[in-house]
Amino acid sequence: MNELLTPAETGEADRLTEAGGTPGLDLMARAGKAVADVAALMTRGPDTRIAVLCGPGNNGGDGFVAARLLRNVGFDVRVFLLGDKSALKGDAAEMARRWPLPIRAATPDALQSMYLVIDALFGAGLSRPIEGDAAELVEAVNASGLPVLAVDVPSGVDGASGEVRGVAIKARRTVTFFRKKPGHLLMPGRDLCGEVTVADIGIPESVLETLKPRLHENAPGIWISDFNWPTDGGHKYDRGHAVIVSGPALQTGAARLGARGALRAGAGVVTIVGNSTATAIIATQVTSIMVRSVSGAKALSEFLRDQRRNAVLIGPGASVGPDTVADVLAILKSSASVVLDADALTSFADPEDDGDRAEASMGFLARNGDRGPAQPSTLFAAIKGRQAPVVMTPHEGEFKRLFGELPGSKVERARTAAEQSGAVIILKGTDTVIAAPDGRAIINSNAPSWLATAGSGDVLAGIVTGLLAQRMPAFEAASAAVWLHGEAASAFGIGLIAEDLPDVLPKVLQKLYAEKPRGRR
Ligand SMILES: NC(=O)C1=CN([C@@H]2O[C@H](COP(=O)(O)OP(=O)(O)OC[C@H]3O[C@@H](n4cnc5c(N)ncnc54)[C@H](OP(=O)(O)O)[C@@H]3O)[C@@H](O)[C@H]2O)[C@@H](O)CC1
Ligand SMILES: Nc1ncnc2c1ncn2[C@@H]1O[C@H](COP(=O)(O)OP(=O)(O)O)[C@@H](O)[C@H]1O
Ligand SMILES: [K+]
Repeated sequence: MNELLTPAETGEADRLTEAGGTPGLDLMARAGKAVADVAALMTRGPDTRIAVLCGPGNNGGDGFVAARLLRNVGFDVRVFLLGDKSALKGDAAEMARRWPLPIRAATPDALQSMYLVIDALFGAGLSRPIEGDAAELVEAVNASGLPVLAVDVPSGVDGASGEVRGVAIKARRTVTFFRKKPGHLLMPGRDLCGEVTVADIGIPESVLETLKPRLHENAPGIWISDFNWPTDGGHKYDRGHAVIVSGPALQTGAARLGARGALRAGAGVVTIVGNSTATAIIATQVTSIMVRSVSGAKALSEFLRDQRRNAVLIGPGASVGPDTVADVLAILKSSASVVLDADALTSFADPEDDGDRAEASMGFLARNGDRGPAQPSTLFAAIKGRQAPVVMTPHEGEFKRLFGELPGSKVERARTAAEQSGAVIILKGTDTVIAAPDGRAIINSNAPSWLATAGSGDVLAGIVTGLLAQRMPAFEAASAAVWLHGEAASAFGIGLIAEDLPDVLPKVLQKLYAEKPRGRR
């Protein structure tokens, strides 16, 4: 149930279903029924006045069906059409014909003395920005403050990207059909949809075998079978040894957060490494986490020669500059799985881009004369030249510094970046996207807004490292980490600070453990 289909793929699902013998009119009838059922839940009783705003395509057709069904059970329903009734085609024209009362022009006046609005203006067929009269109507709906139920997607939201094309309706609830679309989960679409209901309208699951969707909404079902739980008679090294590279003395907090994330995620052993002043500070702060004074690319290479040290995180609090570049390149030469976060990414940024990296890079250029290895292509070549996986965890700023302005939706940008770099990409934010070089992608939807707090990204990078240490495959480890991180933040609730995240993780893991199929414990 976690597959996500673009509007084009949904259209294909529709065509395949019709080719299998189900008439389009039946699909529309069931879609309209699903809309009417949710609308009824949003009303205060049978005399509620409902405005159904219909557009010129099949989204409008769903609106006509919902209007008729709601009227049949006693609601006071008015139907308003954008455009001319004579211009309606196919199933939508048929459903309009079955509406027994007058159809008025959809103008802002339609909203007067209404209680609920059903938005059936544009759905999967939105093909350009909404302008002119239609835009005026959308703005009037939003200004009215009336509750809105959107059919398929709020009109103006691009179902593929979640972007607003011109203007868009802000809905309280949205009913969509068969499967969600990326636009229901990607911002700002996610915000504009309100609560999303997915209705079964008779499209068979078998269409997925033809469509082979490569995009999913994050959920344990996707990765739980790759999760490595402790086994009877196991050794701590069976659960891997995560190495967290600390930055200098005044930036050690980030490494500590990462290390606790890795340990709580189940790594058997976690060691923080850094220079002697940094590690002296860290040693006073940690107990079950080990600390070793290992500093510089050469020493890191030596340290990672022991293949039990099988997952490394570098970046949180690392500082931007040539030393971090050298450390990253040394780590990438090892056989360990690697997580690159924060400064480890910015250190390879394209200096043409704005922001911190440009400044840091100017200093570097002044000292070195040329950019040397500090450029995205060097990083990507080093990643592609190794066997073990790399996960990169940029937020939008870090992403842009490495990959520039890529075209397309957040999913498309993350996929392109994964392909270009050879790494699994966790493109963070409210709607974090995880993408693999082979094209698989996941949108995460369980992160509460209070997860946006200093240092929470460091904990996430640590959780990924902890799961990689346990030899979980990289795409699954990245997806599981993002989900666990969001779930831990939700379990803690408002008031969360990054330090709290690792300590709520056991609660989340215990629930997963209890729910997993018997015999796998
Ligand atoms: N697929 C399924 O499984 C099922 C789908 N169903 C339903 O069908 C919906 C998709 O229907 P759809 O393809 O007819 O597209 P829809 O969203 O009504 O819009 C197309 C119309 O809008 C117009 N138009 C577009 N953009 C515009 C703009 N900015 N400003 C002005 N006009 C604009 C466009 O004009 P054109 O581009 O052709 O000039 C065309 O006339 C889907 O969301 C779901 O609700 C269900 O019934 C059951 C099964
Ligand atoms: N509005 C939001 N809602 C939910 N999660 C968010 C939001 N904004 C950011 N996040 C998450 O919070 C974390 C912040 O990480 P990051 O940007 O690296 O910050 P820091 O460097 O302070 O740790 C990421 O996991 C990101 O996905
Ligand atoms: K709509």
